Amino acid sequence: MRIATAQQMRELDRLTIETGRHTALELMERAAAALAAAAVELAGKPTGRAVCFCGAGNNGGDGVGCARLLLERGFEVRCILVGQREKMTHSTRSMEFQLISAGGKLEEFQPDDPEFARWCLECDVMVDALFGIGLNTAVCGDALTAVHMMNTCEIPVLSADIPSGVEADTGRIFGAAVHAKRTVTFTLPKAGHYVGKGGLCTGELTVADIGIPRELVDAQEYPVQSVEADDIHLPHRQLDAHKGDFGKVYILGGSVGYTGAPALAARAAVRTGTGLVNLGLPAPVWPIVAAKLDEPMPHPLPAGKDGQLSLEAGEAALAQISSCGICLLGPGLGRSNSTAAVVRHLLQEIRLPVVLDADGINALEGHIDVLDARQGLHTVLTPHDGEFARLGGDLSDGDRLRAARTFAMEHTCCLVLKGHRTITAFPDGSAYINTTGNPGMAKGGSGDVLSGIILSLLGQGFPARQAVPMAVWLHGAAGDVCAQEIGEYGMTPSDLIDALPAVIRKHVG
Ligand SMILES: NC(=O)C1=CN([C@@H]2O[C@H](COP(=O)(O)OP(=O)(O)OC[C@H]3O[C@@H](n4cnc5c(N)ncnc54)[C@H](O)[C@@H]3O)[C@@H](O)[C@H]2O)[C@@H](O)CC1
Ligand SMILES: [K+]
Repeated sequence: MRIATAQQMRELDRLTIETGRHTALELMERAAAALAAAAVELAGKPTGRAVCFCGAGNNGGDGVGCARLLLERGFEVRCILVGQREKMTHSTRSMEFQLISAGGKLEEFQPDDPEFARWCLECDVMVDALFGIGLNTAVCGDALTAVHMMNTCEIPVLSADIPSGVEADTGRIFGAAVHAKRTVTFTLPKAGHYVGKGGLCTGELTVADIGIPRELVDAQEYPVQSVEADDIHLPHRQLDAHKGDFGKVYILGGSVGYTGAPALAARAAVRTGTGLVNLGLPAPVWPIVAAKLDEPMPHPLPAGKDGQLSLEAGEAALAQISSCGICLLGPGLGRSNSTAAVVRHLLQEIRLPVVLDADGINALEGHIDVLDARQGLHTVLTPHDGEFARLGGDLSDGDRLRAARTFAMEHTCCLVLKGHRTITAFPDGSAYINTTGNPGMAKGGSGDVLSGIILSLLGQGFPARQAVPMAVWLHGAAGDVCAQEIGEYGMTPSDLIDALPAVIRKHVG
C-alpha cells in the first residue's frame, strides 16, 4: 500500500479544499464519522461511555466531531480540550459549536480532578485526538498527563490519524506516545504507523476514505510502500518447464561451529522453488553439511586449520560460481581474516548479482569501497542492526527508514534492514516496509532462511524490486503460520522452511 508523508497529506488536503471538492470541515466531518464508527466497534456495544482527549489542532477537531457523533448515538461522552483554547483552529472551533448544539461541551482538561479520573475508569473506549501529523515537539505538560492516563487506564484507546506522540514520517516517539488498540488514519497510511516505536503504538490500523479525490491521490509519487498479502504474486509454472528455468544458485557459507546456516539457506532456496542449488563449504564441514541436504549440491573448498575458508578458496569458488546465475555469500562463514578476504575478492570478481548476509556483510567492515565498486551490479545486503552499524549505517536518530534509504542510495545497493517491520530500500530512494513476522522468528537461523528465499526468487528471474520485498514478506508470513500452529516460543527456522510451500501456494496464479 502506498505510504504518504505528512507533507503530502497536507498538500492533498489543501488541493481538495482549494479545488472546491470539499471544505476543510467536510473532510473533518468524514474523519470524525470514521472515528465514531471505529469507537463503537472498539467499545463492543452500541452505546456506552467514551472520553475524547482533543488537542487544539485539527486532529483535536476530528476528536470533537467524533464526540458529537457518539453523543448522537446515545453514548455518555466527555470531550476534553488538552491545549490552549486560543490556539484552536477554525475547523476545530466549528466542531465545538456543533458539539454544543448537540447538547455536549468541550471541557478544559483538569488533570488533578479525581472525579474525572474515576469517571474515565468506567469508560468503554478512549479517543486519542491530541496530535496528528502536526506534532512538532516532545509531548509534555497536560498532553503528557493525558497520554499517561490513556496508557494506564486499561481501556481500549482509539487514535485519530496516528497515536499522539508518534512522528508521522519516522515512527519516532516525541517524549511519550499513546499505545492505541486501534488507529484510524485518513486517505493513506504514514510510515510512522509501521516503523520504529510508532509501529508498536498503532495497534490495528484502518485507512478511512474521507473524500480526497482519487486523481489527486494518484497524481503524487509515493516512494515508500507497505507490503501486504495483496502485493504477493507468483506465476504458474509453464507445463514444459525444466529445472534450468528456475535458477542455478550458489551459496558460499559454513565453518566449524556454523554448519546449520548454509544448510538452512540452501533448504529455503529449494523450498522457494530454485531449480539447482550449489554450495561451497570449507572442506572440514563439508561432510556434515552435505549429510543434511538431499537436493542441494555441496562442494568442498580449501580451508585453514581454524575450519574457515583459506585464501585459495576464492579461485575455487569463482570457478564454481561462474556457471551459476546468482550467489549468496555469508551464512555461517565465520569472521577470520582469510574468509573476509575471500568474500571481498569474490565481490570484486563476480559480475553476477550477489546476496550478502551475515559474515559476508561483516567482511565489508572498513572496506565499504568494495561494495561501492560494484556500481551497476545488483548487490543485496541483509543486515540486522549490528551488521548495519558495522557497514557504517547510522541508526542513532531512530529513523530506520531514512537510514535504510540513505544507505541504499549512497552505496547503490538493495538494503534489507532486518527487524520488526523489515525495510527493503533501493538505490532510487524507494523503500518497502514489511508487514509480516513475529518475535518467534527472533532465533539464530531465521536470517539464513531469509537470505535463501531472496536468493531463490532473484535466481528465478524476478526483478529485485519484486523479489526482495516479496521474499521478506513470505519469510514473515511463514513465521506467522508457525506462530499460529506451533507458538512463538517453540517454532524454529527449520519450521519456517517447512511452512513456506503452503504460504507460497496461496499466492500462485
Ligand atoms: N483539512 C485537513 O487538513 C484535515 C486534517 N485532519 C486532521 O488534522 C490533523 C492535522 O492537523 P494540524 O495540522 O492542525 O496538526 P495537529 O492537530 O496534529 O497538531 C498541531 C497542533 O498541535 C501543536 N503541537 C504540535 N506538537 C505539539 C506538542 N508536542 N505539544 C503541544 N502542542 C503541540 C501545534 O502547535 C498545533 O497547534 C491530521 O492529523 C488529521 O487528524 C483531518 O480532519 C482531515 C482533514
Ligand atoms: K492522535
